[in-house]
Amino acid sequence: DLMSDDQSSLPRELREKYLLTRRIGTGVCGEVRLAFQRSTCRKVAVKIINKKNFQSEGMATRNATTEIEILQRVDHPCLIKTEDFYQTDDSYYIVLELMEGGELFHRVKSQQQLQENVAKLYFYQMLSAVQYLHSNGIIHRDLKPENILLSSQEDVCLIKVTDFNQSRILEESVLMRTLCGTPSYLAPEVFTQASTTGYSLAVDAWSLGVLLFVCLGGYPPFHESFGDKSVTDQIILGEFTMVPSKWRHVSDQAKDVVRRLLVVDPSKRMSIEAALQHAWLQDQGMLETAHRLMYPPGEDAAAVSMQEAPSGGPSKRKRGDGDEED
Ligand SMILES: C/C(=N\O)c1ccc(O)cc1O
Repeated sequence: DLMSDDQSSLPRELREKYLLTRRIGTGVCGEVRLAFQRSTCRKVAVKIINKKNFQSEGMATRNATTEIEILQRVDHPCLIKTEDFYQTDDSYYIVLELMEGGELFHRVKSQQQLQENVAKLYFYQMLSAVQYLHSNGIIHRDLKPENILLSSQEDVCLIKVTDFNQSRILEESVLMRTLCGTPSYLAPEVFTQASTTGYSLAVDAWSLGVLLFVCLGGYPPFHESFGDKSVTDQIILGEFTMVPSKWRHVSDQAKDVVRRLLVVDPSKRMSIEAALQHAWLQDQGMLETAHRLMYPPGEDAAAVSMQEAPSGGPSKRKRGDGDEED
C-alpha cells in the first residue's frame, strides 16, 4: 500500500506527475491524500475513489462520472476545483486543490462552537456556492461539515464545498415528460406526486440549516442521544433543541435563519435566495470580507501583468539567463 511508499498501484502518469504522501481525509467512497506536484513541489489533494466501494457497478460509474463531470464543469470561488483526473481498473484518482485548513468538522469540534461572525462568514460562502450550483441545475444532496473545507488555519478564511459524489444534475424528469402527454389514462398518484416534485433543491437548504446549527451551537440538531426518538423521527418531526447554555449568546436573527431552514415542509422552507436576503446576512463588514476572500484583487492584477506591456513603454522581460532586455 501507499504507506510503504509503494506507489506501484498508482497510474503511471499520476505517479510521474505527483508524489502521494499521507492520508488527510477519509470518506465513504475512499480517501484523500496529500500530494506534491513533482515539477513545482506545489501541494495538492488526491481523492481516491475505490470503484468496488459502491454496491453495484452501475452505481459506482454513475456516481463517480457525475462527480467528475460536475467537478470539471463548475467554476465558483467556494467550490473545489479539479486539476487532474486518472483511473485504473479499480479506482478513480481526482487531483484537487488543497485546502490547508482541513474540514469544517474538525474546526467546529476543536473550538466547541464558532463565534457568530465567523459562522456568518462561512455560512454566506456556503450559500453562495450552493446558489451557484442550483443556478446551474445541480443539487449537492450531501452537504455536511466533512464536505466543507477551510483554506487556512485562520478563522477568517475562504471555504469551499467539496464531494459532489451524491450530487444530481437536474435533468428533465420522466414526470415532466409524462405531464406533457394526454392525462386521460394516467393514475391519480402521478398528479398528486407532482405536488411534491420540484422541491428537490430544498434538500440543500435543509442541510445548510443543519450546518449553520452545528457552527453556531457546536452540536448537531438531530442526534440519537437527544430524547427517546430515533434521529429519523426527530428529523421527520423537525424536532431540534437549542440548549440554552450553548445558544444564549447567539443572536435572535441567527436563530431565525436556522428555524426557517429546519422546516419539515419543503414548500414552506426558506429558499437559498431568501436566506441570502435575510437580515442576518445584510452585514456590510462580513460581505466585504467574504468578497475580498472570494475575489482577491491580486488575481486580476496577475492577469493584467501577463498582458503585453502598453505599446511605447519599455517592456522589461526576463530572458532565461536572467538579463533584462528591452
Ligand atoms: C478533498 C480535499 N481537497 O480538495 C481535502 C480533504 C481533506 C483535507 O484535509 C484537505 C483537503 O484539501
